[in-house]
Amino acid sequence: MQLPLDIPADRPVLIAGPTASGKSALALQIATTQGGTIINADAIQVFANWRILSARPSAADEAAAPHKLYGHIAGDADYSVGHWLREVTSFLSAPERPIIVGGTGLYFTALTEGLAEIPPTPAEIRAAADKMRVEGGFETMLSELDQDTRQRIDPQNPMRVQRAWEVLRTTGKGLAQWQDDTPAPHLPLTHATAIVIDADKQWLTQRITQRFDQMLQQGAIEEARANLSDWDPTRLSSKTIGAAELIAHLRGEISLDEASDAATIATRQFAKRQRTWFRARMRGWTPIDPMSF
Ligand SMILES: Nc1ncnc2c1ncn2[C@@H]1O[C@H](COP(=O)(O)OP(=O)(O)OP(=O)(O)O)[C@@H](O)[C@H]1O
Repeated sequence: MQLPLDIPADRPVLIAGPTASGKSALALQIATTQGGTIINADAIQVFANWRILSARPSAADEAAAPHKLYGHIAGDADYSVGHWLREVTSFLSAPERPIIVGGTGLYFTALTEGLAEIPPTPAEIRAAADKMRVEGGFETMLSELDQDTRQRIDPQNPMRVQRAWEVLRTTGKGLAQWQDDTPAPHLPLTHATAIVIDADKQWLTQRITQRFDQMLQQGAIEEARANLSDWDPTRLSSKTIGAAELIAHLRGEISLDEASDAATIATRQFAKRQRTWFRARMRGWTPIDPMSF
């Protein structure tokens, strides 16, 4: 198999792509032909308890090249982009070249653009903002923003205005200031080979459908059964697509066909959100057709 583009062997490689697009296979191909450590950039593949449903690398893959940050977080633990960023930086200075691969766009932008660690909006501020936006308080929100932020955001976009208002209310500091205070990125894009897999929509849809069947064949139902007794839908690991569906099936609430259809539809919607993010936020990345490798 040929590598789809000229990849310098001494620079970090970043591979982003929508679910089921073949990014893990590309990472493995690069690692086995050129060397390097494969590092996970997927928010769900960090968790220990959903190996099959989150399509973590197989034992054979792990034997073929070193893999890091996969399945090392307990299923009931929290995990965040800040946590990932701290973990991933230790590999940036390692002698083995890192090949960072995954579908969580936010992780990549945090790595290559820096991360402003803005505290989350408390529920009461979110509720107040929602109410204002719906009840015509949009102009009020806009007028309450600091001048720098007002000049930097799109004043026609209600979601942007609301977000900026929430940040100001929550932290007492404007969004523009948060952006200005963002620390320098750990890995600027110019220091890496950055690839985003740009898959044909129909091709991807077909792969998504086939893959859920494969997961069932690999034992996804048994995996769900192992998670059944302490299932907690509010945990981050429970957001693994297909988990809630298979748990509902095991509880006798829906048939396996219904679970499978729901999980496949949710995965297609997830792929769409990923592509939207990649298109909007990863402009300097090299797009690659998955048919080329
Ligand atoms: N952030 C997430 N939220 C919910 N589910 C996720 C998330 N990330 C991954 N998953 C689930 O985990 C599974 C695997 O993700 P993904 O397809 O990106 O992994 P991969 O096999 O490494 O990728 P590829 O097929 O491109 O090599 C998908 O079925 C998806 O539903």
